[in-house]
This record gives sequence, C-alpha cells and structure tokens, in this order.
Amino acid sequence: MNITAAYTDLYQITMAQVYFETKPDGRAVFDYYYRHNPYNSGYSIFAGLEDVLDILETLKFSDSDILYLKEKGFENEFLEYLRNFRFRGNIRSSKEGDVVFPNRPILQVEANIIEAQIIETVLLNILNFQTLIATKASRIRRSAKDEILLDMGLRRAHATGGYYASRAAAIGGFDSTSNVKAAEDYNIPSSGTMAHSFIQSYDSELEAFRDFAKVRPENCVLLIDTYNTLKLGLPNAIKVAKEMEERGDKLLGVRLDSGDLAYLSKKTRTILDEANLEYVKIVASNQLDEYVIKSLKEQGAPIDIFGVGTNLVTGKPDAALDGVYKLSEYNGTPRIKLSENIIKVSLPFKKQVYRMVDANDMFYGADAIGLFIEDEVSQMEHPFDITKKLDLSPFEHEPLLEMVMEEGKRVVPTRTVTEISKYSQSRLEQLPNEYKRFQNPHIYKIGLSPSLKEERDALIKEHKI
Ligand SMILES: Nc1ncnc2c1ncn2[C@@H]1O[C@H](COP(=O)(O)OP(=O)(O)OP(=O)(O)O)[C@@H](O)[C@H]1O
Ligand SMILES: O=P(O)(O)OC[C@H]1O[C@H](OP(=O)(O)OP(=O)(O)O)[C@H](O)[C@@H]1O
Ligand SMILES: O=C(O)c1cccnc1
Repeated sequence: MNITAAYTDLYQITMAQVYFETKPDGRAVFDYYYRHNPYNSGYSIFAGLEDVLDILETLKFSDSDILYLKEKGFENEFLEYLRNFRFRGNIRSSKEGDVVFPNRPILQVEANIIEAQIIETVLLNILNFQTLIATKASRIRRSAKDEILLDMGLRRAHATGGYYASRAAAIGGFDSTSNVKAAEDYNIPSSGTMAHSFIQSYDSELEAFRDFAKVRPENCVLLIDTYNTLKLGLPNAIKVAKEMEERGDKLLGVRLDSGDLAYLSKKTRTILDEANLEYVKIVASNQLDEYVIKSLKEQGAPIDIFGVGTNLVTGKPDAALDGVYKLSEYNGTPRIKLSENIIKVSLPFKKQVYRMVDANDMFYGADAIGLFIEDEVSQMEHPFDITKKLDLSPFEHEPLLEMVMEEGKRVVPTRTVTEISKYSQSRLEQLPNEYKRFQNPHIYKIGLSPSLKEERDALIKEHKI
C-alpha cells in the first residue's frame, strides 16, 4: 500500500511544529506495548513489524501532502522541514511472530522527537491491527489442529484492513488466502472454491459442476449446498468426480456452507467413501471461529479444510488491540505518565526485556523488564504488589528487544511471512499449555528489576502533589 507521512494524526504534525520551533534536536525514547490480550487469550502474537520497517525506510510527505498542510496554515520554514522529512531513528523490537504479553515493551523507538512523534500513528495502526488478527488466527489454528485453514475474509473486512488481515492470518497459522493482492505481495499461498452465483447462473447444478471441472480441473472444489446438499449437491458432485476420473483428473473437494456442519460432513464422508472417493476432501465454511471449529472437532466432524472469513479478519468479538506508544525518556532523562488507574502508569527509562527460559527450553512464564544499562536482572518484582518477587537465577535470560533499524535503515534481513509463521509456531510450542487454553488461561508474569522499580517509584513520588 502506498503510505505517505501524512498517514498520521494532525496533532502529531502540530506538536512537530512546536518542537521544530523550540527544541528541534530533542531526542526521545518511546515504548510500544498493549494493556490487555484480546479474546481473553493468555498471549498475543506480535505482527506487522516487517511492514512498519518497510514503510519507515521510505516514509516521506508527498507534494500534495505539503500542499494540503500549506492550505491548513503551516508555515513555509516548517513545510520545508517536512518536505525533507525522513525517519532516521533506531528501533529495537521483539521478533515478529513472537508470543507477547501485556504491559511490557514490545518495540522501542529512539529518535529525534519530531520523527518519533510523526511515525507514532502509522506504527500503532499497523502493529495493533496485525497483532489483533494474528492472535485470532493463532487461536483458530489451535482449535483446527492439523487441518487446512483458508482465509476468506476480504469481502467483510474493514475496507483496506483486509489486506493486512490476510498477512496477519498467515503469520498466525493460516495456510492460504482467497485474497489475491495480499497473496501476490506477501507470497502467501492463494486458493479458493466457487460461489453460489456460479451455480445459480446455470439452469442445472450438474451442468455448472461439469463446466467448472472441465475448465478448472486443478484443485477443483464443488460447492454442494445451493439447492439440497445431500439429495442433489453431493450426488451431482459424485457424478462429476467419476467423469473427472475418466479424464485422468481428480476432484479435490466438496464445500459445505450451511446447515449442521457436523451432521452434513459425516454423511458426506460416508457417501463419498461408499462411492470410492476417499480422496475427495470436505471443505466447510459459514461463520466459523475458534469455538465453532473446536466444537466441530469434538463432534467428530470429518472436515479437512476450514474456510474462515468475517470472524477472523474483523477480530471478532474484540474490535481492537489497545496498543499504546508512550514516552519513556527525553534527552537522557526518564519520563513518566501518571494515572489514577495503576495499570496505566507508564514505565520510565530506556529498557530491555528478558524472557525466562527453563532447562527444557520451555518458557517459564515470566518476562522481566530492566533498565537498558543494567547488565543483568537477577530478581524481578511485581510492578505494584510488594509481596510478589521472583528469583530469576534458575533461568536462562533471553533478551527480547533487538536492534532492527539504525538511523532509519533496517539492520536485520527481511523475513518472509512463511518464516515468521514458522517462528511463531515454534515460540508457541515453548509456551506451556496452561497459557494457551481458551478458558481462564494462566496469567503470564511481567516484573520489574529492583532498580527499575526503585527509580520508577522515586519518579512517581517526585510528580505526586
Ligand atoms: N454442528 C455444529 N456445531 C456447532 N456449530 C455449528 C454446527 N454446524 C454449524 N454450526 C455453526 O452454527 C452457525 C449456523 O448459522 P445459521 O443459523 O445461519 O445456519 P445456516 O445453516 O448457515 O443458515 P443459512 O442457510 O441461512 O446460511 C454457523 O456459525 C455455523 O458455523
Ligand atoms: O462466513 P464467513 O466466515 O465470513 O466466510 C466466508 C463466507 O463468504 C462467502 O459467502 P457469500 O454469501 O459472501 O458468498 P457466496 O455466495 O459465494 O457463498 C462464503 O461462502 C462463506 O459463507
Ligand atoms: O474461495 C471461496 O470459496 C471463497 C472465497 C471468498 C469468500 N467465500 C468463499
């Protein structure tokens, strides 16, 4: 997508003008994190980093952006600055695809304050949405176990969000997408079946199936529920499958898109097998999500491919990830945002985050946040409960924020969606099952090093009236 630097909130540019006139060389550290896992999940899947890096490397205001801002009354000298605007900052980040948790920095921007401010909106827009959808996809992948997952969501996605949703779905574990543009741009496998309109446009369903199978015999899936699934659609599909065999072709599958999917898939499997069509797969769709798929599996539904649309790409029932971007240091001095709501007090200082890994290479269930300048963190403390402390000496400490962009240039190789997805699955395998269950998952611990906690508490005191 063609994104220019005007893909931001007006207040970023307004604040930028003030910085430009008063402290153009200020240096800021911002943290990206979110506060709650969506869907009552025990974890989230971090997604969108590659897109953010690609966008930041080339981000500029276009001539028409500058013209628009001129019309809005911005001064010439500042407009000249914007004309030459580039992001030249540093970014440290968790790896895309990693399992992440609330209230710990996932990504850190260290840059000139004007640059850091202008990029805030696009960064949040991309990371929040893709993390939301990758997390949903990961839950659907868990319930579908080893069956094939096809993303069919574009038509009901929130406008262009469908483009990024298909990418995030692949990161979370979907095998392919119906979205041609996302598949082309991100090198995701694409696939699909046929619509009811195709069958309706013929005088008979059989004729429709025949034409389709002749013209598109490769990966041919016939939609069998337009008129009557078991009495008409399935017998017609079997006829066409036999005709395909005579031509040396093979029907890939039949799709069920309504009715009781457990009952219909069992009947369909039996009838296909009796016709010696054991190789024909059963595809199911119709408002599926992780819970319906889990239920279908529990009912023993012999479904080989699940097509999921709306619930995936809109992140239903959670409309957004509550990710935020908070200033934690300015010109080398720590900054804090206080709140009545204790969970909303921001963490000052430039920081590093460490994941505790046990002797079996499994995640212990704790990420510790320390000051960036600390060499090691041997103990972590609960951010607010003084009775809760954890000795970290038994664990390997994996630093999570790695430099990915230096002075506006990417310093790590590009990763494909397939690589990120594989990485994500491997990280999920390291996460114990109690954090992955759908109901009341175990709460992953986030703690502060004693020094960070002490310094933060001192800052809170300093600012309290
Ligand atoms: N055996 C099943 N167990 C649990 N959920 C199911 C089962 N079969 C279907 N579902 C789900 O139940 C919902 C049924 O939707 P709905 O009531 O609209 O039925 P429908 O048969 O699709 O109707 P329509 O013909 O109007 O499309 C869908 O979300 C579907 O995925
Ligand atoms: O239910 P979702 O998870 O969103 O999955 C995608 C749905 O979109 C299509 O229906 P639609 O009625 O748009 O077109 P069709 O005539 O091809 O069935 C498809 O047949 C699925 O039912
Ligand atoms: O390929 C399909 O079957 C498909 C694609 C998008 C939406 N519904 C179905």
